Amino acid sequence: MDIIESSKRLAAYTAVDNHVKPEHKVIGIGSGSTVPYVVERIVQQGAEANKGRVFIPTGFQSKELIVSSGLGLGDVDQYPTIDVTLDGADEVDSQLNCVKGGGACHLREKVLAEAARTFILVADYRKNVQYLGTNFLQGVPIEVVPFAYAKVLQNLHHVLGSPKATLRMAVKKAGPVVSDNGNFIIDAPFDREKMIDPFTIMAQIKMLTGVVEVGLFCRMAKAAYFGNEDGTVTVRWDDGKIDQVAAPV
Ligand SMILES: O=C[C@H](O)[C@H](O)[C@H](O)COP(=O)(O)O
Repeated sequence: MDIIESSKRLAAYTAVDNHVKPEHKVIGIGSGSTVPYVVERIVQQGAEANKGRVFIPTGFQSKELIVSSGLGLGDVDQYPTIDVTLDGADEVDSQLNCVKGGGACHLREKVLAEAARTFILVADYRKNVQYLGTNFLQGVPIEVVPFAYAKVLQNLHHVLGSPKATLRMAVKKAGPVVSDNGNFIIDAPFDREKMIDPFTIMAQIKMLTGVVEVGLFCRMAKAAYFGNEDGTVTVRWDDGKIDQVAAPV
């Protein structure tokens, strides 16, 4: 396993060990390449621990993951209160604001983050930054209703200061990426000045009619777990505390 994969696994295993407890019965499962390690660790808790638990997915990928792991599946309309949601991130800043939506799942992800009593991020060391937009340069993912995409792009280019905002195009399919909700995705890069204050730019984007959700999650997480190259895990908490912990056994 390469160093990035093992860092993702370290972060995921440590976060599950600390936040998925026997009393937690409704658990949100995010999307991306780090989350499979979350599910792997939850499965390792054993059949008895997982009996009676319900897992809520943030999209097609996590739904398949839950089902193929033999875990109980539910949805957020049945369970609007979730004990704990664990999810990946494209980048997390020093205030625990993060960019999400690299996989176009951020609408459902934000609903599950908001529904959760505790929202936990898991990522490898590359995502641990002081300011958003440091390593993840493709921009802020924005889900838009299809008929409004050109208008929203125009707003982003000329009003909100993202001249390079583009419609995300599919690979191995002609045309745009279509989200699990049937919408399009715009990626809008902003300069450092704007990304220093992600809440303001998030609110401005959200106000554009046609925008369904913005992939900026501002101060929603209780903690972010980053697996490091040296086998340790850095945990950043919402109160500013930072722990450096050894890898789980
Ligand atoms: O839409 C996708 C999600 O926000 C993912 O959680 C995010 O892109 C991070 O994914 P990964 O764990 O693959 O870096």
